Amino acid sequence: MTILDKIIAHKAQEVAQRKEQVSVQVLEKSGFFAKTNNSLKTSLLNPASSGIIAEFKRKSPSKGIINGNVTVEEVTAGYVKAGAACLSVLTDFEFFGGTSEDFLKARRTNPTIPMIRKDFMIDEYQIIEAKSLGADVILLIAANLTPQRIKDLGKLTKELGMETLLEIHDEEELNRSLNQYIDVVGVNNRNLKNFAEQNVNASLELAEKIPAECIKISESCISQAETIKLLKSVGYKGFLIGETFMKTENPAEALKKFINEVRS
Ligand SMILES: O=P(O)(O)OC[C@@H](O)[C@@H](O)c1c[nH]c2ccccc12
Repeated sequence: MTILDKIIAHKAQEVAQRKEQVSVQVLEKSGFFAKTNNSLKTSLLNPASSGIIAEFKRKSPSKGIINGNVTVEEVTAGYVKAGAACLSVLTDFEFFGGTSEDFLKARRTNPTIPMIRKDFMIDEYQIIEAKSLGADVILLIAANLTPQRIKDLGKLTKELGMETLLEIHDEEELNRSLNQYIDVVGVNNRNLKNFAEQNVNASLELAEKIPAECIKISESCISQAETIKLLKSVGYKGFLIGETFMKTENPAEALKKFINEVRS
């Protein structure tokens, strides 16, 4: 059993439980349902954008605790102030230490920046739940979804006025998973089945295989400003970074320095 299998098995149980606790009707009454969305696509296409999607991540299966001393409000507000193009907030508790409450706090603190609900989506219920939390972007991970499920979940995402970020790790996942509902393609440099990689080779290898009309971003294992320059040179518009900032005492300050280095 891979780590991803374990995560998905746990997620299925968790979603079944939550469905019993909170009905879709209650989710649809959330004040965020009627709100307009902030577009990740628009943000990344702005030439003045840093392209950096800054993640709030307390822990991970591969690293354990990354940071247990900061609040989601201070970090995300600081990320926005430092120039993040988008925020990513984990809501998986079991493996990443995130909660829906974290997402809500980040949303209330930062109403006008695009926000990705970062979780393992397997069920329509979670998409509706994400909308009720004020999410703008849904992550769909090709490694754990069939092409048909990616289509179904992508279609609902669009119907609810949000955008879809499709995460792939190799060419096979890319070829079977693209469809008309995908707004942004993300190459995860880290293989979720074993959490092994520490480099951005996957992004470099897939750059030219992703159709030119797709907006592409590179995810995970980015720690150097030089790497951003390299990824930009092969066409990446966005860069999803968590640990590099989160492992410092002041993640927002670390992002600010990083953006300065990329621009220098
Ligand atoms: O902390 P990093 O190496 O900068 O990675 C951030 C982000 O890409 C990573 O957290 C991630 C990418 N895809 C995911 C899917 C689920 C959970 C987490 C992730």
